[in-house]
Parts: sequence; structure tokens; C-alpha cells
Amino acid sequence: MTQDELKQAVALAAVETIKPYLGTGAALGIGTGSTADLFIDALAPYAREIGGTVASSERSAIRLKKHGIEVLDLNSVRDIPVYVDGADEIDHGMHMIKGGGGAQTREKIVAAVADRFVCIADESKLVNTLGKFPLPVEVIPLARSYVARQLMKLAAEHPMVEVNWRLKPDGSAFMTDNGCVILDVKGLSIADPVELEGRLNQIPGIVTHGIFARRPADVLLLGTSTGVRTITAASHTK
Ligand SMILES: O=C[C@H](O)[C@H](O)[C@H](O)COP(=O)(O)O
Repeated sequence: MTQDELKQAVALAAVETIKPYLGTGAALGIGTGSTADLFIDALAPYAREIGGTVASSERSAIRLKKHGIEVLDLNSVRDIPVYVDGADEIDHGMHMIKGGGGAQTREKIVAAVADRFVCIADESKLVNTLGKFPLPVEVIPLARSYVARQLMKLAAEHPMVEVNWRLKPDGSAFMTDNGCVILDVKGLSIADPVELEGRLNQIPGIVTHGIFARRPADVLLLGTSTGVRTITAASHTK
């Protein structure tokens, strides 16, 4: 199976996890990315039964609305029973790196509100140690150089560390939905994601970064060549 077929399979599996909420008025949390796009498309037939959605990006909001699915302002929503989103990497403890599409800040907020985080990913995303995928760090523009210098201090533990300002193909700065820039940190090997998440949270100028360890996924729907595996941190054996 191709990677796209695996993503399609997990997107369809994720629809099953939200079916109990159809017709109940509950708001669903919707992630961002190519896997989340397929999930959004798979929701289209249920548009009239969905009580509303909270989108983690403008991109996902536009796609949801195209399918006639209502998008709510998070400020008007108190409870989100389930949040479905992809990941760039996920380890065996359900910790993730996210933000390849630059959406990690809104994703972390919606995930924090949600009771349950269902991660949908193809098998290439499951890793023993996070860090091969460059860690996206969203930064207030005026703090970019300062934060880059602070991040370079990670070289004490990660000798290969490299910090790159994310640019668009035309050479202009990639800007997030929040008007911020992204620094991508290469060369990490994250032995303790909970500790590093907390440490990076302390650097002034960082809005959010892509380590999701303090709020890991509850369930991973993993697309493999032999079918979709349902994995939880407790159930998982390497
Ligand atoms: O900012 C983007 C998000 O964190 C995505 O969930 C992540 O990059 C995975 O995206 P994809 O499903 O396209 O691999």
C-alpha cells in the first residue's frame, strides 16, 4: 500500500471513533495536515449530524466549511469529547512531534481542551525516539534571533543541532495563522520529551513548539500494510 492509501485507511477508521457523537450536538476537534484533510473529507457524508467542529487551522476550517460542516469559535465551546489529528512522529509512549504544517499552537490548544486525542498516522511516523523530524518552534517575529541563539544551546546535549528559519519556496518567511514565524530544529534525539517540552516552554518568545508530550495521544490509529492497528500507550509493546 502507498503512504496515501495508509493515510486514507486511518482517516476512515477515525470516522468510526466519532460516530458515537453524531446527533448528540457535541463539538469535534479537528486537526491539520494531509492525514487530517482525508479525515475531514471522510466526515462529509455526516455533515448534518455533526454538532459543530473546532478547527486547529484556517486550512482545516476552509475544508470543513466546503463540506458544509459547521466550524465553531473555540471560545464558544466548553467541551470537546474527541480531537482527531495527525503527527509528524509518534513514539511508543504516545508522545509526538507535530507542526510540520505550522499548526502546532492551535493544535495544542484544541488538544488541551479535548477529553481524548486520537492520532491518525501511517506506519512511517512511529519511531523509537523523537527528533529525526525537525522540531517546529513557533516564535514571535521580533524574538527570532534571540530564540535561535537559545535553541543553539541544545548543542550541549545534541551536538548535531541546527536551527533553520522556515521559509516559503519563494524565499519569504513562512507565517503561521497567528502571525508568527517558525524555527525548525534539526539534529535532536529526544530521550525525555516531557522534560524538553517543559524546558522549551520557558524560553521567552516561543509561542508553542511541536513536542506534544505533556498531552500525549490517548489512541493511535496506525496505518500498516496489514491493516489499521489501534494502539494505546498502555497496550503497546515495541
Ligand atoms: O502542523 C501540522 C500538523 O501538526 C500535522 O498534524 C502534522 O504535520 C502531520 O501532517 P501530515 O498528516 O500531513 O503528515
